[in-house]
Amino acid sequence: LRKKGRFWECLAPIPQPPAYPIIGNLFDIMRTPEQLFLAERERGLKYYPIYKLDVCGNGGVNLLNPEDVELVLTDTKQNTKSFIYHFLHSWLGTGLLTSAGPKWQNRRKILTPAFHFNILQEFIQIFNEETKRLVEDLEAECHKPYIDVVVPITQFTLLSIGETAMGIKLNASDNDKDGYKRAVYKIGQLLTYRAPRPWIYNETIYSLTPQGRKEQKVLKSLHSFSNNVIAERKKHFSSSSYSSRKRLAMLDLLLKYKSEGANIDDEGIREEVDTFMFEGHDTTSVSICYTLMLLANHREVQEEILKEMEAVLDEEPPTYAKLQELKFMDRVIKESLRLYPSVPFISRVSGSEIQTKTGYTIPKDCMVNLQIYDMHHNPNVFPDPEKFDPDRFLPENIQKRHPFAYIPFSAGSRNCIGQKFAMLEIKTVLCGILKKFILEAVDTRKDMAFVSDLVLRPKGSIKVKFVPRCAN
Ligand code: HEM
Repeated sequence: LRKKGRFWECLAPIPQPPAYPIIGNLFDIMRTPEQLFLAERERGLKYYPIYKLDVCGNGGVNLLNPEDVELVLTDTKQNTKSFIYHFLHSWLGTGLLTSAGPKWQNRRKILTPAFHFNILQEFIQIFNEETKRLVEDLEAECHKPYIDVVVPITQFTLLSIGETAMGIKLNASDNDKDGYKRAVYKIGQLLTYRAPRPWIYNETIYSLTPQGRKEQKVLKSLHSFSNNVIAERKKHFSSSSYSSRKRLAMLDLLLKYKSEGANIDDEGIREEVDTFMFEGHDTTSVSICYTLMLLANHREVQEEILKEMEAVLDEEPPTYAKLQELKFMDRVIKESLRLYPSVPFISRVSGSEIQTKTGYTIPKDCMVNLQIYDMHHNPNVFPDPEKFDPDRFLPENIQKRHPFAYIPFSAGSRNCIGQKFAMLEIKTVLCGILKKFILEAVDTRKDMAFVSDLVLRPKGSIKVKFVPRCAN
């Protein structure tokens, strides 16, 4: 009965992996996170440019080609996130990442000035200080055969988002950073457990399962962290002290808006602190880790970056202007985000029917997944896709590609608000690390396995050997 009507009529011609009656493709998604990641890649290759999955009568479409992805990302009717993001609501509420309609518009308007050029310029000093601290930690550990970079880099990105956007020195506070990092990791695992199991979508049923009960505990730890961040910043906040400053970082800006009676309350502030703490540290952390692993495996690229750094930088830590001049490093980071996009897919619900360029009709109210990872590995767009080749991002090569073929930060009005922040942070930390160390390969690219998670998480550690430059 469910499969009658316009919705399934539209979906019928769209290719689909073989399915069972009633449960449809359930077994295709009920896999371990590692198998799920690989199975998605296989489907991406086999069914390019589009395929659907039907899980117990819930249809969802996957888009893989830039023309169709552009249709979705540039149409404001397709701006609402799909039900997958509902699993994040108990943690992030409906903050900027998960909200829709007027609430999202209002929040985006409020928060955009917090990432203005002038503010970002001020953040460079903080990135440099945190880089110095990170390099000291790496120096203390570099006698070892390798360092699992995930640990110190996640610490670096967490401290950086804390001090920039939130205005809190997490290192000097009592807030349990390690507990927070563990909780983010745990909630990712719980969400990826729940997503392929439709029988625990219902909140009441889920709350009775062992995973649901575990999630309650994890949420307590996550929310206590963000509440502490807000409480600490509030101690320094007085509305009069901010009125003289033209531009404020994220949390101060929200506190100021609230004190002026704008459309945001304590709950709203917590939603955004949770959203930005998470989005602002986990995405950049995995990206930096993969970049370090790539550089360790490509010594020639490492040396070329170093040459560029020597030509552009002086003895002082890099400034905003100097970071803009590091064009080769920019291409390296872009290529790293092509191979390992921190956010491997995003998902929307169609607000109207979509006529794809490939000749299909996606019905209204249908989940539409945009498979960023597969788009970035499309051999027709990126020949020899597994090759690490920063020159793919030379201006003349970019020009040859469809503008939506490469979208690590998404695109359109719901693109990543922290894109520039992320690029500056990654560049700053690379400058600090490469100035002090030669990176040697321990894990190779073939050793990398990924798990389906909130971000493109490595299955295990990412091991790199750090050799002090002065020792050579
Ligand atoms: C390498 C680093 C990063 C990558 C690859 C990345 C990628 C993305 C992507 C693909 C989206 C779209 C999500 C969707 O449509 O569901 C997004 C949205 C978002 N990102 Fe990032 N991000 C990064 C860093 C950051 C940072 C540093 C921050 C904060 C400081 C941030 C904050 C956000 C927020 C709040 C959104 C939601 C925007 C909206 O819907 O209006 N991201 N990001």
